[in-house]
Amino acid sequence: MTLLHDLAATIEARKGADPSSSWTAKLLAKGPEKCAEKFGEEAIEAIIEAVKGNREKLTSEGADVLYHFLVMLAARDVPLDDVLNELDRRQGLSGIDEKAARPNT
Ligand SMILES: N=c1c2ncn([C@@H]3O[C@H](COP(=O)(O)OP(=O)(O)OP(=O)(O)O)[C@@H](O)[C@H]3O)c2ncn1[C@@H]1O[C@H](COP(=O)(O)O)[C@@H](O)[C@H]1O
Repeated sequence: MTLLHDLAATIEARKGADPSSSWTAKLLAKGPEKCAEKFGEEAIEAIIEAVKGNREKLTSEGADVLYHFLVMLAARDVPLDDVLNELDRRQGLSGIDEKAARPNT
């Protein structure tokens, strides 16, 4: 379990909760389209800070992006592990054979 898994589980638990009880419950209650729109807004805010080179604000916006990404996944019932498994699969497809390159790891 990682911090992201813990956060994804917390977000999942907010589904169907009273929208007045938490920001996550309120956002999920607005539906997957609104969750996706919010993710897009947060991504743009992160892009702006990356272009400006503001590392501190990019760090903060980056956290917003990760949180809203998890909310967007939850809104469409896509498990975080499915995304991580896809990344894992792509590592196996990369040009360099990592095991051959680092046989003792
Ligand atoms: N990581 C986050 C997190 N990151 C960002 N946000 C919220 O996301 C919102 C986005 O900020 P904006 O300024 O864009 O939103 P806004 O202007 O208030 O709203 P809009 O007018 O744009 O609709 C803020 O209200 C933040 O508090 C988060 N809200 C919750 N979490 C985590 O989610 C979990 C569940 O939290 P609750 O939702 O409080 O149950 C907890 O572990 C929290 O730490």
